[in-house]
Amino acid sequence: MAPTVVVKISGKHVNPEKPGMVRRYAEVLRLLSREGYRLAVVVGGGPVARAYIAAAEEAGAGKAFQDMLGIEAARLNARLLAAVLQPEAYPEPPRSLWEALEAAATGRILVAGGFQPGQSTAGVAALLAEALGAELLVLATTVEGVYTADPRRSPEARLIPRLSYGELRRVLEQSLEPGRYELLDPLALSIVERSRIPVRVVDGSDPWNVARAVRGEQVGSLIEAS
Ligand SMILES: Nc1ncnc2c1ncn2[C@@H]1O[C@H](COP(=O)(O)OP(=O)(O)O)[C@@H](O)[C@H]1O
Ligand SMILES: O=c1ccn([C@@H]2O[C@H](COP(=O)(O)OP(=O)(O)O)[C@@H](O)[C@H]2O)c(=O)[nH]1
Repeated sequence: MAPTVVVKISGKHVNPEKPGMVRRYAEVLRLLSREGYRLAVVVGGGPVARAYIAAAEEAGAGKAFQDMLGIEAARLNARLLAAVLQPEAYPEPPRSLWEALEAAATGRILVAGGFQPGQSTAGVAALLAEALGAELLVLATTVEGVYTADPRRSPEARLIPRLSYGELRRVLEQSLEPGRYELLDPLALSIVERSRIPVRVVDGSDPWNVARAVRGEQVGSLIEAS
């Protein structure tokens, strides 16, 4: 059976402001698919999600609606990537695990955005990895890997090449605020831990880091059962 890998790409890297990055990610995913990897992709909401979330908050809409707007922004980014990744990609972003499994059954690359409030697209990616029996979850994010503290706030933070789920829980400030779920939201962390899914966190500003991670190379940080 071809190895299944779930790849979550930050919405900060795949969004309408960066058509060149969308194209580069499509090229890398197309190549990996041809190498025999069964891929499922999730795209985050990025700047557009945060613009809608901030506007909704400012105008008085509640947190559920702020999350739902972020979900739709992530789904639009997923549609953008799926459009460029034709014909390999399944054109319609699934709204649920059931729909995702139907899309995966076609043999095409599924590209999802958000699912439901109270989680982030990292949560979507973790749920997909568990349901699809993935051997690896890759998070292509905005930092090089997992650090001893938030590197944007702690200059002394150091990169941790390998860590357990428990160690990850200790270095993440987990938030449930729309637009501010950091790296792995609480659901994502619980799912990867209960099903012992290895997670590799890489710098998504270079799509080739995703290829390196999928191929099993040592890049970024690896989180696995200790
Ligand atoms: N221990 C940590 N190691 C790395 N990043 C961390 C850590 N704690 C918090 N962060 C923050 O998490 C951010 C990445 O999460 P997020 O913004 O959700 O990325 P994405 O756009 O990939 O979803 C980083 O920019 C960093 O500021
Ligand atoms: O299943 C989901 C996925 C996303 N979101 C909302 O959409 C925003 C954008 O998604 P995410 O933060 O994962 O995107 P990224 O960090 O990659 O830009 C999140 O912050 C949440 O507010 C949600 O509520 N449920």
